[in-house]
Amino acid sequence: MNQAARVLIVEDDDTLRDALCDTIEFGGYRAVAAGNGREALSRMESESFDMVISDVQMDEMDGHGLLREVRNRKPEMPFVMMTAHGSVRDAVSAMRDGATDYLLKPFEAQVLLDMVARMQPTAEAGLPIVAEDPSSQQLCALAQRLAPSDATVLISGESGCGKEVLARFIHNESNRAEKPFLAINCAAIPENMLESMLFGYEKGAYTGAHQSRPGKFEQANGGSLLLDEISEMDLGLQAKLLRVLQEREVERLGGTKLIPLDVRVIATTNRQLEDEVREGTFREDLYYRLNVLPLHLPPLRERRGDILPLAKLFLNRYATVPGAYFDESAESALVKQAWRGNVRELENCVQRAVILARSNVLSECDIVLADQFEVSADAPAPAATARPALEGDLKLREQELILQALDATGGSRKETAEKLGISPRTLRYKLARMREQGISLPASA
Ligand SMILES: Nc1ncnc2c1ncn2[C@@H]1O[C@H](COP(=O)(O)OP(=O)(O)OP(=O)(O)O)[C@@H](O)[C@H]1O
Repeated sequence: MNQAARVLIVEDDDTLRDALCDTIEFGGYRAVAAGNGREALSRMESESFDMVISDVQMDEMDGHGLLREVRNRKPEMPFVMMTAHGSVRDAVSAMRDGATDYLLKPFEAQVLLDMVARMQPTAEAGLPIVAEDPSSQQLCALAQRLAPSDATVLISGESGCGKEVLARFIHNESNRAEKPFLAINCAAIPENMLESMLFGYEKGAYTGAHQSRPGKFEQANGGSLLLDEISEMDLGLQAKLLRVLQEREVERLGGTKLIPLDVRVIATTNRQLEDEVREGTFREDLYYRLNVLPLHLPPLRERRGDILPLAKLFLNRYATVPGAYFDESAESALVKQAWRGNVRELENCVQRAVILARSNVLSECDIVLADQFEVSADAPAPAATARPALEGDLKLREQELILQALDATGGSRKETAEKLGISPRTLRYKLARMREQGISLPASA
């Protein structure tokens, strides 16, 4: 998926704040927590977010105060106010002050995730695609040629190399451009939730389904649906997906009505699906159904002509001072890197360089890779943005343990989760994050 949307959660109740952040993270997004409006504003000064979800009543600065400040500083930022059930006045005044939407507490996890998904497209719709390397230009030309067709596209490529950007490009170049483009990350969402998110559900379909909801297929009707990291979908759900693709209609969970679909499906994978088919973890019939128009996106190190144009795009996006540019030493350092985490790693690196730089000229010493940044105790970074060394160490240790367990179980996700004493969905979530950082994982058994 494109870099997961970053959601700033502002809530003074510790337990609720943790639960909200967990839900957001399990939905495949990034959550950052703040305990009140003032803390939220200071986080917004040093980090970028795609939306804010805030409580109303908090000490220091309440939700209304925060909303006013956010509107002054970032008029376009999606802002959702969480108001207490029964206090419609708060919701109305929030909307009047420019909130994008509101959530009445208490709400189901799914309601929160739907809200985040709804807020997302405006934040990401206008992403430009950088394609300067001759191989990228050829790929874009090919993507443009196949965009008008309704056939399914399967985009393969390493994590973070821009598969979602390419998928959006295809959508934007198609006749469906004016219709919705929706994305769902099959790796980061728990299986039972993934099914209901894809196909929707009727009220009472399962405990907690208090109201009927359309699934992503229905929401994307007329447009395109991106199934990100399709190889992570379990076999049972693969069968259901195949049926929907073949029949071109969907039935909500607990429903009785078949809803006709006109959706262009684009799937992405960072694994070799042929291998997964051979190993029996991916259905052969679904593979052929998806692989009508295969596109392979090479890793960034194999299209070095894209590195500097991308770095400049990100510099424009993140620079806080006018006229920021890379000097020659920075440019040659950027081009030389291996970029195992591909474009996402490059983007993070430029974001860090902007923070580290002491002037508008960024030089080689500002180009610091993530691993150097986390372990270096005397990194000259402001405390608010540097990850504490302990947290970095723990994360590395956790990743080592996961890799060891995968090794010992021959790649079996189920056995690895059991061995580590965590749920398969937690493991899947952690693996998705590791993949995003460019860590290569053994194929699943
Ligand atoms: N050609 C490009 N032009 C502009 N931005 C790009 C390009 N390629 C990638 N990016 C940026 O790099 C980041 C990663 O891209 P994207 O999410 O599309 O990768 P991905 O291959 O789908 O990753 P994953 O496999 O982890 O889902 C995003 O922030 C995206 O905006």
